Amino acid sequence: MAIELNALGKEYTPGNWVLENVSAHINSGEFFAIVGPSGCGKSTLLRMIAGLIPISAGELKIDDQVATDLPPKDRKLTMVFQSYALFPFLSVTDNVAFGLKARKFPAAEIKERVDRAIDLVNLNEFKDRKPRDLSGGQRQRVALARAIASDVKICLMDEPLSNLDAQLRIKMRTELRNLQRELGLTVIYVTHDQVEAMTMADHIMVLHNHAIQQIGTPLEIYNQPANTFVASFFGTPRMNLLPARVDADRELLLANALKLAVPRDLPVADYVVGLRPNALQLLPAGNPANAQVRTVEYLGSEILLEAEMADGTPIELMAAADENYQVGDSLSVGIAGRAYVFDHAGQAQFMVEGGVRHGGNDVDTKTAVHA
Ligand SMILES: Nc1ncnc2c1ncn2[C@@H]1O[C@H](COP(=O)(O)OP(=O)(O)OP(=O)(O)O)[C@@H](O)[C@H]1O
Repeated sequence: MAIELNALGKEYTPGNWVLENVSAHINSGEFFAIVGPSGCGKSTLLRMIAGLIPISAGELKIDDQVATDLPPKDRKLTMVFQSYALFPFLSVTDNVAFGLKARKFPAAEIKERVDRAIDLVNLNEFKDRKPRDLSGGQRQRVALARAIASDVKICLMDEPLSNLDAQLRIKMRTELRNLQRELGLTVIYVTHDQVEAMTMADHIMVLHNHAIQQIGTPLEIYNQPANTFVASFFGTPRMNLLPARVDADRELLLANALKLAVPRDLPVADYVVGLRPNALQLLPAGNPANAQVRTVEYLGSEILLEAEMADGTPIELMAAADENYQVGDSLSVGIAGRAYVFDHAGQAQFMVEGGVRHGGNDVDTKTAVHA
C-alpha cells in the first residue's frame, strides 16, 4: 500500500498557501515521519491524506489509485490521534470493536480481530476496563489496537505519544515500531520531536516555511542536511552556525577567529559554517583565547559550555566532566571535526573534514525516496 503525494498544496483561505508543492513517494510497509516546528503544516498534510480536509492543489494516490477527492471511508486507512479519541463509556474490547461493528462485520470475525489486536498490544488483562481506569500508555495502546483490528494497512498518526511521560514515550516508540514491522503497516507519523523521528522512521520529511526542506533517511538528514534549518533542527545540542567569509589567504574565516582550509576555487562571498558541538575542541592553555564562557551546564558525563566568540557569535561545545569552568573564563577553541559549509542563503554547499572536501551542491535532497 504505497502512497504518492504529487505537488500537494493547501490554502485554507484563498491565496494563503499553508503548504505548497509537497511531493513524496511513501513505500508500502515503511515508517515515514513528517517533522517540523509548530505551525509548519504537519497536521494539515496528514488531514489531507486522510480526507478530513480538501486538497487544494496536486494529486494524492493510494495504492496506485487516484484518491484526491475520495471520501475518507474509501481511502483504506486508519488514524490515531494524540487525544486517543476513545469512547469513555465503552470497555476496551468494545472500543476496539466499534469500527468493525459499525461496518457490519460478522460477529465471529469481529471477535477474532479484536482478540488478536488486544493481544498484540498486551492489553489482555484490561479487556473489560473503561478508558478512565487505564494509564495514558494503556489508552494509547487501545487506540492502536483499534487501528490494528481494522485490518487496514495504512495508519496515519498525529503526535500519538505526546501525552505520555518521557519514560513511557521511549518504551512506546519501540513497541510501536516493532508492531508496525510485524504487521507490515505503512505508517505516516507526524511529530515535532526530532528525536522521535530519528529513532523511529525509515524516511523523514522535514517541513518548514510551507514547503519540504528535505526528505531522507535519519542518517542522511543528520549527516547531509540540505540547509541550515535542517542542520540546526536535528541534533542535541544544536549545530553551531558561524558567519564566515573568504579571507586574503583564500581560506574561510569563521566568526572572525577560526580558520578553515577550503577548496581553492571557492567563490569570494559570505558563507555560514555549521559545526556540531563535538566538532569544536578546547585547545590547551597557551593558545590564543578566542571565546568566553557564558553558561556552564553539567550533563553528567560531560559539560555543555555556552560561550561567545570575540565577534559576539554564540557557540556551544562539550568539555570533560572533571574540568572546572566558570562563567567569564577565556577559552581557546579550535575545529576538530566535520564542518558544513552553507551559502549565505543557508543552502548546503559541501563539507570539509580533516582538510578533505566531501559532497557538493549537486545532490538533489528533495527527490522522491525509494527503499
Ligand atoms: N482550519 C484552519 N483555517 C485556517 N488556517 C488554519 C486552519 N488549520 C490550520 N491552519 C493554519 O495552517 C498552518 C498549519 O497548521 P497545522 O496545524 O497543520 O500545523 P502543525 O505543523 O500541525 O502545527 P502543530 O505542531 O502546532 O500542531 C498554521 O499556520 C495554522 O494556523
